[in-house]
Amino acid sequence: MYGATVTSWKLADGKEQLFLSEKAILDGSKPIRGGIPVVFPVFGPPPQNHATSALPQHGFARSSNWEFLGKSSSESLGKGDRKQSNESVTLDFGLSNTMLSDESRKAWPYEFGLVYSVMLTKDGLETSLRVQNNGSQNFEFKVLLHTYFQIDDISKIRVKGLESKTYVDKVLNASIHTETSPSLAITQETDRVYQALDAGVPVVISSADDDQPIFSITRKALDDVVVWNPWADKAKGMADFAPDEGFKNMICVEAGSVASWQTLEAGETWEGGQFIKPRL
Ligand SMILES: O=P(O)(O)OC[C@H]1O[C@H](O)[C@H](O)[C@@H](O)[C@@H]1O
Repeated sequence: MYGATVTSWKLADGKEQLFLSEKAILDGSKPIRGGIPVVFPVFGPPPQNHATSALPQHGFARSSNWEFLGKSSSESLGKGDRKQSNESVTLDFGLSNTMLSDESRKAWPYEFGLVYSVMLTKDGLETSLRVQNNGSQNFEFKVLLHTYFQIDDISKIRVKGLESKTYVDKVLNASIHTETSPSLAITQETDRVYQALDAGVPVVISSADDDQPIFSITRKALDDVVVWNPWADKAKGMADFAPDEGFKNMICVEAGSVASWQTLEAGETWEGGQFIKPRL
């Protein structure tokens, strides 16, 4: 329930797909280093003079206690007489303003409801978030699914689907660039916010060996993608990151809406999510 963070996703062969730090703190005293933390309602350090200014980095969703709303499964119809067993299973989690710590509620005094749905299908994993404004005031938010993918070797992957997109390079003083590579290699500390990606075009983590997708990430209403790898020094500097060399086995490709604020009017609902198709 803590942060509604998915910490493990295994394929039928038992292979783990998500990176979870060996020193991830799971007792609720710190956001979980790994898996899929939910970033809401602010991304990164909050700006000054904004409704989110008093919140911690990445907001409160990843460090609040959510509630389990229930499980549902669906079976496919019409595949002859043979009934397919559980094509997908969905777990729903909820968080609302009344469940926040006093501190978070004071820092962000809006009436809201979040429903986070985690759906496991035979083809992949979908995680999606519904944000409801239950109050009488509009509010602004950013949202991001901070997915830590587990990979065998950072030197053997490429990130595709970002060519020609504008990005903010947080390693280079938030300077603005245009991606020229159709196939991005990660060879150093990387922290980039790619903006305004094309809807329906997946971002792909592919194998440099055979050029085949390892993970394919499709987004709904999440137009920005953050690519993050702390590399050696930063990884060593994070108390909850282990092993030190673990940065070679992870890449964060984070689908979000973070380049600008989403305004949610009183009574309105917003929904967005990602579907991750692994190499099967
Ligand atoms: O250490 P955290 O608060 O979990 O943040 C981890 C990382 O999240 C995102 O990827 C940001 O772009 C990075 O700047 C940040 O370092």
